[in-house]
Amino acid sequence: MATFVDQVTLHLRAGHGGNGCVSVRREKFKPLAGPDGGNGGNGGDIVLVSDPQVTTLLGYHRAPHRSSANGGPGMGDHRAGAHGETLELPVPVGTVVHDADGSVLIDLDSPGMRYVVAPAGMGGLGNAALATTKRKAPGFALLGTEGWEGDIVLELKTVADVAFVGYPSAGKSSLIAAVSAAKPKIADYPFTTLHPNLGVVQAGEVRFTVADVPGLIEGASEGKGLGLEFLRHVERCTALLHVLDCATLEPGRDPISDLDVILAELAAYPVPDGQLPLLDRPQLIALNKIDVPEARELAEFVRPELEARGYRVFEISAVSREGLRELSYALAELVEADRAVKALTPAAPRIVLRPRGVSENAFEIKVEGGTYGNVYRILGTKPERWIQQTDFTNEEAVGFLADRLAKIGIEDQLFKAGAVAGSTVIIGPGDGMVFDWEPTLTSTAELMTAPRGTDPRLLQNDRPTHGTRRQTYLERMDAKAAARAELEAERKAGLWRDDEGFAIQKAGDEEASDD
Ligand SMILES: Nc1nc2c(ncn2[C@@H]2O[C@H](COP(=O)(O)OP(=O)(O)OP(=O)(O)O)[C@@H](O)[C@H]2O)c(=O)[nH]1
Ligand SMILES: [Mg+2]
Repeated sequence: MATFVDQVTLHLRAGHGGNGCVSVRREKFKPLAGPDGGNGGNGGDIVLVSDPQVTTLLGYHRAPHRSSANGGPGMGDHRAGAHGETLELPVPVGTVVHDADGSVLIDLDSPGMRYVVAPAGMGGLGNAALATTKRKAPGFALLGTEGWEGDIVLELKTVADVAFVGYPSAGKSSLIAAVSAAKPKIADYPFTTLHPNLGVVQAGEVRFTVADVPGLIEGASEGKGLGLEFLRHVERCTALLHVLDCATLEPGRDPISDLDVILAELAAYPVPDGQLPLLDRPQLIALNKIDVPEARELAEFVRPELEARGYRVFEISAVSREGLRELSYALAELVEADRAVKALTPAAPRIVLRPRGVSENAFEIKVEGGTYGNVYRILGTKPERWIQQTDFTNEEAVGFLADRLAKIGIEDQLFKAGAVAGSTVIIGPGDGMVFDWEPTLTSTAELMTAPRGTDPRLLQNDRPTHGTRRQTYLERMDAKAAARAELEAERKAGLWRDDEGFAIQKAGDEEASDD
């Protein structure tokens, strides 16, 4: 069975950056000739590209796990690591990208749009790049950062100018086949069409696209039949064409009541914000199957009533092709009128959605209560990235991290938030990286905590004074003297004997001599 997939969840993992390299150049007679560790390469981004050649999300349904290449590590002799290759995922035009929470990231509604859906990790700098006049031979390099990893949802919303709606077997697919080059499946059982068919119609100078959707029945809005699910594909259409079956033999059905049912169902369809409700769009009526004599009679009979309700009505036959020309020209007129209006109204400013990394420099400090007093959590793109880049087994690297953090003013903000030396600081969400805060000397925090000319660390002095040292010495001596006296007393009382049971005469003299 052919499957049609119009919604898939992709599990993406963008490549991580390569680590920077620590290396020292060696030359004859000059074993330490300066740092020459190369930078790590960046990972490959994962990019969605809207491609008119692609019509289905089926490939992603079958293989939803996609990952891009990692960056290579830097090497000695200034050799940089290779960059990971960008992974391009072609998707059909009309694909809407949602994040895992369901909010729209971008709508790829025109061909050739590119969207970096999973940014890759950055390569770490090697020690050559970290060298400065003050730090001539860094003994550390930065680590590569992780690429973005997570789920996104792709939803396909076909883009067509005109949507054909109607009961099952009304002849929607037959009509598409008759007016365009599309070859949809046509059969005389309901719900032949399981996914929308697209066709391109050329009417004179005007070229437009049409789509049919699976047949609608009463209660479709509550999920009967194939439900209203598929109406998302007509959300973007300019106009609707009601295809009414005039040759149905089903009891209780006639073109007028069919139309009323469809209208009620369409009214129940919730269009997304900012879009015209389906029934507010221009609509035409096609009375189909007039090649059947009874159908032609019925069509002629109901036509005045439909016209009285304000519709333009066309009597057609998808089989004998009668009336198709007029119908396609009428549809072309609607499409053209709409295009003219859109050309006049200046295009609404394109909303650029930048989901991640809006303000690079910003960080925020959140104060959270913990078991052992307040915990200060630092959140922000840069600090979080810096943590990833730091090799915590390397003291120099940790020092470099501290300098970086101080530079963007984190120390001052921590102080303002009420942190003191020894407070717990966490960088990043969740478990993050936990520190005990040690303010550096140069920070304003330091200057503000202490009066001018003092250093709070000098005040925090727990070295024993001469007096206390003497005191503890005397106490120790007294204790020793007491112990000796006790030992003597026990010896006199005859409590100390050797293995044969004789009293020990000369014991403890050696211990006593070291006083
Ligand atoms: N006589 C006659 N039969 C038609 C005409 N149009 C469609 N049919 C027949 O009606 C039946 C259903 O046609 P489809 O085009 O599959 O109908 P549909 O509206 O796409 O149906 P679903 O996909 O099930 O919603 C087929 O057997 C067609 O041959 C027509 O103009 N005249
Ligand atoms: Mg069909």
